[in-house]
Amino acid sequence: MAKESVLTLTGVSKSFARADTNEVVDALSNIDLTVKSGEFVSIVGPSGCGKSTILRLVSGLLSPTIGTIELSGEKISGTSPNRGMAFQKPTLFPWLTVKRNVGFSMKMRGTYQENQHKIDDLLDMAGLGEFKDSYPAQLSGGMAQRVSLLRTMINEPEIFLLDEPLGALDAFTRMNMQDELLNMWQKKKNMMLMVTHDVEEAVYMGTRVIVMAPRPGRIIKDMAIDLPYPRNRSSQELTDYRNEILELLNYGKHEKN
Ligand SMILES: Nc1ncnc2c1ncn2[C@@H]1O[C@H](COP(=O)(O)OP(=O)(O)OP(=O)(O)O)[C@@H](O)[C@H]1O
Repeated sequence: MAKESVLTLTGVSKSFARADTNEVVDALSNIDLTVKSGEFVSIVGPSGCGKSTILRLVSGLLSPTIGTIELSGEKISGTSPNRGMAFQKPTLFPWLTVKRNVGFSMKMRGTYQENQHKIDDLLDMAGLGEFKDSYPAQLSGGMAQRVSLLRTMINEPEIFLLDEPLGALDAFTRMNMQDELLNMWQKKKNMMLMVTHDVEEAVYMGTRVIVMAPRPGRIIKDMAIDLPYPRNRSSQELTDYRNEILELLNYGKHEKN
């Protein structure tokens, strides 16, 4: 079980200077957000509203221009295996087997041998046990993405940052992966922050959905999805939440024009 922790973003703004025009882009403006372990927070919003920037700030890859980001009272500075990030495209080492890819961080720390069982268990849980000695080129796209997610999961991060992790998968694999991620989260009770373009996925998975608007990137709604798990994908309640969010996103468009 992941340790109890609280993530707080207080008055966070992030600006970038565009290299080509020197123009300043206000990617995020005055973001206040508190997330506790055990919460699954989905982040939705139009392209360019700063969703990935939030994840990169929490991962420590970026630091805020204004404001503070703390994990259980300690300022985040720099990356940590406690804050694991997974991306849309699988990032695997082609010359390592599936098992060695998943155990890569342990190899680096010199703890691979003692953790072999743990890696095998995780691979079995994700239906990849038979493929542990295969190489990435021998896997389907969905399998490679699962291996990539396991590589982050194995570290049992306090915060799991997911940037469109299922975006490139076919619909069927995507639904299976959604359920696998939910299983993992329910066992570990860690903190999940997931960016997605798919509003249905956001409400199906999240305990909360953060809805954002662009220019400058900001939070327009923090919506609790008050439904028990396992959820029914076709329930009226989920559809109602989805429609409410789609309306908010549409409202954002009118506001800009
Ligand atoms: N390193 C950077 N340099 C300059 N501008 C950047 C940089 N990173 C992000 N931006 C700008 O900040 C804004 C927010 O980008 P971000 O990638 O966070 O948006 P997003 O909501 O994740 O978009 P998408 O859904 O298209 O992935 C965009 O206008 C983007 O062009």
